[in-house]
Amino acid sequence: MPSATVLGHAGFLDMLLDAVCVVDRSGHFVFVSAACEQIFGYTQEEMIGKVMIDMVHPEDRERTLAAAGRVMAGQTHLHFENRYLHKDGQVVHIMWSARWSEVDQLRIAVARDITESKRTASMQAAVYAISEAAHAAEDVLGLIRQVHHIIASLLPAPGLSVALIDRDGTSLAFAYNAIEFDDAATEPDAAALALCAEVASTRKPLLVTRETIGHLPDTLGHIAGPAPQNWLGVPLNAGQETIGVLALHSAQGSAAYSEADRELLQYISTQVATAIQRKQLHAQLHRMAQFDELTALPNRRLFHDRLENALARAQRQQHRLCVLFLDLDHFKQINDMFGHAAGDAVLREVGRRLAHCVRSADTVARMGGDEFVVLLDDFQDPGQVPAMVEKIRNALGQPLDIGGGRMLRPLPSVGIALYPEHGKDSQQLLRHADDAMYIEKKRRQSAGPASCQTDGGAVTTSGHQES
Ligand SMILES: Nc1nc2c(ncn2[C@@H]2O[C@H](COP(=O)(O)OP(=O)(O)OP(=O)(O)O)[C@@H](O)[C@H]2O)c(=O)[nH]1
Repeated sequence: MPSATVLGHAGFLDMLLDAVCVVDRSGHFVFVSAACEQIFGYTQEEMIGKVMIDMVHPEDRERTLAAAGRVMAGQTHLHFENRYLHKDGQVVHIMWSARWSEVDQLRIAVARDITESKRTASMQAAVYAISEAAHAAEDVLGLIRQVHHIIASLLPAPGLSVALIDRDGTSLAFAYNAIEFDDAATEPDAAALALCAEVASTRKPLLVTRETIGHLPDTLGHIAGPAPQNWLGVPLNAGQETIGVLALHSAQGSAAYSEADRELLQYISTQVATAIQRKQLHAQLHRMAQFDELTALPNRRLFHDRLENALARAQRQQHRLCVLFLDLDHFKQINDMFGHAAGDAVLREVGRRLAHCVRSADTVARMGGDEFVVLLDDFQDPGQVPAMVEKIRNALGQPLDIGGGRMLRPLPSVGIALYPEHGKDSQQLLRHADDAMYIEKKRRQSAGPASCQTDGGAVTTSGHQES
């Protein structure tokens, strides 16, 4: 039995907020003060007789035993930190000061619960790590992968989903859905979809545990399949805007998420939302700098980059390139007669048809207005060019529905420039193709008849027929 000198002041000890624990040589608790119940969740009676190491977080057991060995060898151990598992399964961070009583053959220790300060420190570290990740990650997916690891350092998070709301705010698409780390491509099941949709529409966190599952909102009555029992979803709020949902899920049987976890995740999620929004904005600016908004084709700038690269390759490998410069005939009349929206529809469809005429290695770009260019890469036989131009004319000249039952047949004037015959650099090639297009346009216009026709109807103005 422990001596009175050790345990004689148990009444005072029970007043302490830190817990006093006494463990015998075999590692069994022989005395604990009242504060233990607050810290570990077990009453004094429940705890006495338990083996101390069984209550330690499995990952910390080895170094805890090593520290206990040092204490029993006579070293005083101050500020040793490890994690315990609370009776409810939550992790508790403890800071210990311990010494060994040779006379009593007992180890006496004072335990301070530092979970809260640990949590604050980890939250700050996580916020810093997220802002670092926002800089370092290549794209949104890369960022979310890093966020998954950061969150898992705070909470049990083997599974993580991020669903983002599209730009017009109508639908939710999963950008990431991992059951395990680095497994972002798992298809979300019906329950995950419904739970995320609920969080997105209410903009409120949702905690699903064995206890709360029976009280899910009515809107989730239709959840198909078994609902997860360890699920925690929070809205991704960036300022006033909700851009999506972040959800954690851990395996059945693991400790359920708590209200404290919800608060933590909600705090972290605002940092994540801002980081994702910044990445999305960056990607959008990058896209806008390279692609034409109306047709989604490469713009003039990206075309120049591709042409420069293709020229460098062609020079090295001694192969040919072909640049086609296209300008729609009488396009202005389409705007004037049918409205700007119809003109836009024609430009979009012309871009789509052009892209269908070429191989994936080739480039179709919109230079602006009704001007398009085509870069045919790795081109050997100049004799094939007329056939290619014919193919483009045929594709573009197919009837195009501009609404209201009206059909148009857009026709282009096309100028051709070959590398190396018509120029050695991009400027020379483009100028040659542009000049050739201009000559072709003049020829077609002086030849007279409609060059941009409507389908099968009366000619209403020069170059257009309306059905
Ligand atoms: N709908 C629409 N029209 C545009 C857009 N960008 C430029 N345009 C119009 O496209 C027309 C281009 O006119 P031009 O190529 O000069 O004239 P055109 O009628 O095609 O004449 P030719 O080329 O000589 O046959 C102009 O009226 C512009 O206002 C656009 O994004 N959408």
